[in-house]
Amino acid sequence: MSNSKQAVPDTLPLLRDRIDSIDSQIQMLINERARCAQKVAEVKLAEQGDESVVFYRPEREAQVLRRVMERNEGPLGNEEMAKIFRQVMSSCLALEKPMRIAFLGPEGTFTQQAALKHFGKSIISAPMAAIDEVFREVESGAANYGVVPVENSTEGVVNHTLDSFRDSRLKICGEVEERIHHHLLVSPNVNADDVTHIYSHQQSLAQCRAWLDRYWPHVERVAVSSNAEAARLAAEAGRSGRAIAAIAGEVACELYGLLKVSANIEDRPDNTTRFLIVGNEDVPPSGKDKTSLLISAKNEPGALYRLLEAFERHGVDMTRLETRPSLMSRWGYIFYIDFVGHHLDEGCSAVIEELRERASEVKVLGSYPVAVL
Ligand SMILES: O=C(O)C(=O)C[C@]1(C(=O)O)C=C[C@@H](O)C=C1
Repeated sequence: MSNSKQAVPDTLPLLRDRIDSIDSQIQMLINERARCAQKVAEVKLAEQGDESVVFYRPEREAQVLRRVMERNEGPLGNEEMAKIFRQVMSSCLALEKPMRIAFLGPEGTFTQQAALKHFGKSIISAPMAAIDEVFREVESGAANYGVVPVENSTEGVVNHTLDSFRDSRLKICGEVEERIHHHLLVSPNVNADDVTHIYSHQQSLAQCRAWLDRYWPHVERVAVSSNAEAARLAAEAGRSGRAIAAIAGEVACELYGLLKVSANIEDRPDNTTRFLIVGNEDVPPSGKDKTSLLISAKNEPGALYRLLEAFERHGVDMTRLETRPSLMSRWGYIFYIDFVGHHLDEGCSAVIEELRERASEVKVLGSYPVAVL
């Protein structure tokens, strides 16, 4: 096969012939790649042994996706191209070993959407009822990795997730950012003009309030336990001829076979949620990483200043600081700090060493690749 770009034919039959021939080459190459991944699995098993073998390599995946974006010449956009390779790698990893991914459920939540964005579609989905269940599922080995929300640009941090790290030995091995888009959905059996109720999670109803006031002022809004549940109820109502709409995301729309009456109806289009991937292993440097720390500080004047000063002196860029009350001592605090770099990088390890001298506890929650997609 040559690398040079051939002239594009200009009749429909010839264009389709060309597409058929390109498709068969792509297919052959994808299978060649998949055979390499199978061989990678054999090598890993021979080197690491049955018990401790790690198939999923977040640092390698991030490097592959970054390279795809760097060398992309279009006309497909970088992100579009990376999404295609995201799925190719997901299929290859599933050949090595299918990954069971626990996430905050039920099926169809934005957390599931984040899991699919991060791992691709070739995973075994394990929806959990609560964030601590996700942690437990991964700690026990029943799931390979877990996905939990950690902060939202309008709602702030998810305390439950931060608190779960106190007693867990799990490591953060990735992050995903997801623009939260809400859609108004109905069952295909329902005429949108007949809708009498709109179901969604309370937060989503709030995030679409201005849009609802403007376009659906007289329809009753009903808060339910999750968007995914709203979508399930809308699908169920449609089967019995009741006209109920749901506000939910893309995954719930697909999962329950609903139709979009209106897309992207959120009042603030920049509404974003950040999710963390948790697992049992440390991730080696990928070349563009972030680190999260948990620090218990002594309750004395200037304690926080002395911690932060170390970052400044070593030129390490802190990107986030959250404070939670310590459960152990009254008026003691736990700080969650994110910074740019891997804990094995020189400057970063120097900071961590100094923090250990100044704080009662420093726990490296994980170093992980900065989100690519
Ligand atoms: O390079 C590896 O270690 C692989 O297993 C191959 C591969 C890939 O398809 O490129 C698959 C899964 C890993 O998560 C990373 C990369």
